[in-house]
Amino acid sequence: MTKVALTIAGSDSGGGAGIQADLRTFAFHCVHGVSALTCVTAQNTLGVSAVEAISVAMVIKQIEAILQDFEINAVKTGMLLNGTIIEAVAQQLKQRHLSQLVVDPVMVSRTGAKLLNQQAIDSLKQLLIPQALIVTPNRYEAQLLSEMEINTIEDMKQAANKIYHNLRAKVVLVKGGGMSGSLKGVDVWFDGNEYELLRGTIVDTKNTHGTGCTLSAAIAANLALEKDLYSAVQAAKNYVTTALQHSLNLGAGNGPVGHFFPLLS
Ligand SMILES: Nc1ncnc2c1ncn2[C@@H]1O[C@H](COP(=O)(O)OP(=O)(O)O)[C@@H](O)[C@H]1O
Ligand SMILES: Cc1ncc(COP(=O)(O)O)c(N)n1
Repeated sequence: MTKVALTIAGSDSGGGAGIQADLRTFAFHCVHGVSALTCVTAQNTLGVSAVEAISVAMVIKQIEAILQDFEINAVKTGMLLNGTIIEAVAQQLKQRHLSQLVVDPVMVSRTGAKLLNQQAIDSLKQLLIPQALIVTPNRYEAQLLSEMEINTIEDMKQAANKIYHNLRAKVVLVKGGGMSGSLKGVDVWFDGNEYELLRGTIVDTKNTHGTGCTLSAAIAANLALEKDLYSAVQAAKNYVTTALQHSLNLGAGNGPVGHFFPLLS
């Protein structure tokens, strides 16, 4: 039986991140992707020039339409933009007991654009992250969520521990794409008992647009395919590393990671 994964996220007109990356990732895992769009960004490889929210009523309608008709095997959230959308999404997910939930706490793009209003961070912390099976902050987001600076692996572990205890996500994965030197690409997993370091090959490329979206979508796809959480994260990490190795040199800025590798060999 074909598995179905839901992404609740924003549109990236440049096609590298957001809902476009999520649906592409689901497709390359042979998982049918359904989507609830939260906002539209005017964006390319150089940055975000405009953002417009979808109305909360329409976000809810999309989720309702999907849940009325499909059995959903896993969900990921990406760019949610504001507190009102987060509240509505959190309420929908709670009501429907959608527990295979990956929360990518998207707050800022790699090019530095703010993707979440300041006041929405509290709603994310209080309403959404506690429902997550796994939350996947990057360095910057982990700093905001843990209220500490992150420069070393020890800092990543401490931040993961703080986020786990303060925000009650079941597993925290602090991603290392924003770290420097040999720490780039090392992700820290904390499940309340064990820390695990997930080390990928460091890929020397500027074309990293969409790494975080791709990782969280690949975790959701692998959960939909009935992998256990740790195996899903390992498989997703391998997928992102390969996508970085096949990243696309498009546009004048940070090009997108490449998903076509299964078709290229
Ligand atoms: N240059 C790189 N080489 C190898 N892995 C990377 C590189 N950049 C990012 N990653 C990996 O991509 C995934 C997404 O992380 P990150 O880039 O930190 O997220 P975000 O896009 O949310 O900022 C993580 O598994 C991270 O380790
Ligand atoms: C619509 C949308 N969602 C998420 C991101 C973050 O992606 P990245 O961290 O790779 O810039 C983005 N730039 N745009």
